[in-house]
Amino acid sequence: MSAELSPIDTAKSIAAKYAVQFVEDGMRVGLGTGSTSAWMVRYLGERVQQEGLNIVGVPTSRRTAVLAQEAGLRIATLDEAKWLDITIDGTDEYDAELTLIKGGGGALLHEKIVASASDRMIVIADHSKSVAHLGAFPLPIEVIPFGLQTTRAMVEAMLDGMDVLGWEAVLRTIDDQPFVTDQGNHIIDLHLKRIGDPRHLALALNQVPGVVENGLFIDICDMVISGHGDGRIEVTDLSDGTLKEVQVDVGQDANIFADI
Ligand SMILES: O=C[C@H](O)[C@H](O)[C@H](O)COP(=O)(O)O
Repeated sequence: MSAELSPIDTAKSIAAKYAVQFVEDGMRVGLGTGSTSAWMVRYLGERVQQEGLNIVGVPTSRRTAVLAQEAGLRIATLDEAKWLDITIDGTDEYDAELTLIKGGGGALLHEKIVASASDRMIVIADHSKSVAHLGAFPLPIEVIPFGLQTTRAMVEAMLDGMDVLGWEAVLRTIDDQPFVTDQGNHIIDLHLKRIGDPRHLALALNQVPGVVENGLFIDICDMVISGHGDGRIEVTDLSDGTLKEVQVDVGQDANIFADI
């Protein structure tokens, strides 16, 4: 049974559909996590089945591993694949320099390792993720369970001296229990409102003992493919050192997966 997609799902799905065109036969592909990446995994599975593409996918989370197997993709660990040709992943925010905030789904650590081990990272998003200044979306940091509250207090104290508008650090919970990442750690969401200097902040956060990684992706993303609910796509490409934007109308035929 096929259903009409909402504008936001149309935006996500057309960005994902456009992105999988960049995957070529023989590639090792990093598979992102989240609702937009889920579309990408499905479209990649469709290409594998229809075109007989020989690719291997490296999932960034257990959730994505399950989706990839359901889509008929061959998967491997990062250590088995060693280095990747391309990673396609979603984002929570991106700015004009293609700096990202990621980790809304708690997968930021594996996502950052996988994207950093890739020749190219393509981000797929609906256009609402585009921001002039990062920070409206709470910045996730992954912290180890030991000394959790002490780590949180140290992070808040450090944020007090940073170029941000707020510095509340909130432990992420699910069903009143701390959220647990695939790595067995927890997530603290930093409500900063506006991040003035992402590079400085990212370095400072990773120096706090107990912090494993932060959700700022700096100089990692090469291209953002951003979908609109009316079927338009904008591509911002940094791979040749310049920003360029193109408009591609791929229509709204993405609802072939609406019944999945
Ligand atoms: O941890 C989750 C990831 O960073 C996601 O890629 C991010 O939260 C975007 O997710 P969605 O595509 O569902 O908006």
